[in-house]
Amino acid sequence: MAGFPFTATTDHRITLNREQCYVKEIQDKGRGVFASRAIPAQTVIETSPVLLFTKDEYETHGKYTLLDHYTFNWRDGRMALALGLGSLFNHSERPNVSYSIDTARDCIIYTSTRAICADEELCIFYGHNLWFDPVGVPKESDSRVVLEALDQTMLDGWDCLTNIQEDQDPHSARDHLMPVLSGAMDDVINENELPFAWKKLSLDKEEEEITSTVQAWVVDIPDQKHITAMLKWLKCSGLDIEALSHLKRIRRQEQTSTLLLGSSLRPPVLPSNVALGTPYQLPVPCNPALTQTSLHLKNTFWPTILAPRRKWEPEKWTRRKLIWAHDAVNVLKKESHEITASSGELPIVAYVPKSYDDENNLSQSFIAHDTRTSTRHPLRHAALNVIRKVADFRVTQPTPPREEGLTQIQNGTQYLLTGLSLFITHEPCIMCSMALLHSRVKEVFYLYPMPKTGGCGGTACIPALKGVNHRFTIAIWKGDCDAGEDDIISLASEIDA
Ligand SMILES: C[S@@+](CC[C@H](N)C(=O)[O-])C[C@H]1O[C@@H](n2cnc3c(N)ncnc32)[C@H](O)[C@@H]1O
Repeated sequence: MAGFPFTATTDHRITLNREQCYVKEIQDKGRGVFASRAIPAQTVIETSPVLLFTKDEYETHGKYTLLDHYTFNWRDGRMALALGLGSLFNHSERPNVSYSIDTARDCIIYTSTRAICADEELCIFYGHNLWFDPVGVPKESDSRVVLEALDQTMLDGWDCLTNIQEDQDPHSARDHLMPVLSGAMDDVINENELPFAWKKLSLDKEEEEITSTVQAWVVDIPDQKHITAMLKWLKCSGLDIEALSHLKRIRRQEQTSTLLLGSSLRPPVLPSNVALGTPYQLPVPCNPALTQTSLHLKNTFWPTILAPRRKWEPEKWTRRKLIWAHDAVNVLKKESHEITASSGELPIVAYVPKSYDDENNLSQSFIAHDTRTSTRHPLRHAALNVIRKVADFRVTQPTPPREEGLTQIQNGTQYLLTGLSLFITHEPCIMCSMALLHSRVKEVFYLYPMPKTGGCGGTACIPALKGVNHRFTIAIWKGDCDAGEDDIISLASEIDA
């Protein structure tokens, strides 16, 4: 330890780092890290370099030593021992410090999650599998004790009030329920810490069957010089071309160029000021080619892209996105409880929040519940109701200005949920799963599996079926949320949600 930058003070505090935190012995916990002065929320408190152990070193030696109590999981499977203050933060169920791993600099960064008073202990959350009996889980009264001990020369009264309010902030309640929500917003969360499980669609070999086609609308462009204008038009036409993103837009055969228009039921309406043929339908491949051989064969239908199958990789989730999803689940549960309390409807609720990353996609969130009882209409399921709400809203919205001479957004595409996520209390039934597939929704999260009626893995898995022209991701939410008793919204297994 020679040369370690500690400065011993007369009261045995050891002061180091720029926030001047100190280390002090606490009964039943060993040493802990304390704030010397008030620290605002979201302050980097400490950056500790790490010593990294290979997985092997850790498995063979490290885990049988005291070091095991001090190591952190590194992202690539190695174990890290934080140097400096990093190894001395104790555990709390209500941490006031979060940490993020900086693999580029081989260090761990510790950040305050809320305003911290002088002399308050700084704690992180170790996880749920503790190897010791934790002491010192803060109670309501503890924050008052800390406040009384404040050095008033360093803090004005408002700072103290801020601290009290921070404790009542819904976000801190959220952090308390699910500690993974506390920390730096842009950290990518480990897959095993996510409060939901992805359902992997087991796509069968038919993926590669070259005869798997879907009918698509195409139009011949007699004059080459119109191709660029038509591609531009297609981009802002509102035609749902994304489902066919594995196909090239233009096919050239001898003198003729043909434009792919989409797979809508009705023929698309084309700009009137460009000399074009009449749209007609062609069978086009449902999926990209996985091999050179299938590429060759698929190209005989329509030029297709080659996309060799990669190992299924789930999307990376940042903490910011996780909080967005967590809030959506809470909205869902709250609504479901209210429905149960106030009406005779089934407690099934579907919610389409504003798009997480594309403000222009949907400017507000939509929620709908099941209304089959009140309407005496067996098809008024929550998922169908919410799709309809989105479509009704879009119809009333002014269409953004388009280039002169080009048509406005196509009628009949307002129901599309392309790029959006749907949260639903219960696994959607087969009918709703098909409607969701039709809507081109990006992902579906559900809370309760419906093994006897569900269409997202329960009794069938609609987006994994052979020949469908869209696939959406499915995730089953398993984390805790704070909207009350869950059993209120459970459903008899034979009901189709
Ligand atoms: C990373 S070290 C933290 C620093 C440690 N207190 C020390 O003096 O070296 C982890 C160890 O601290 C102790 N510890 C941490 N949080 C605790 C808590 N809430 N209650 C009791 N012991 C705790 C446990 O013995 C644990 O193995």
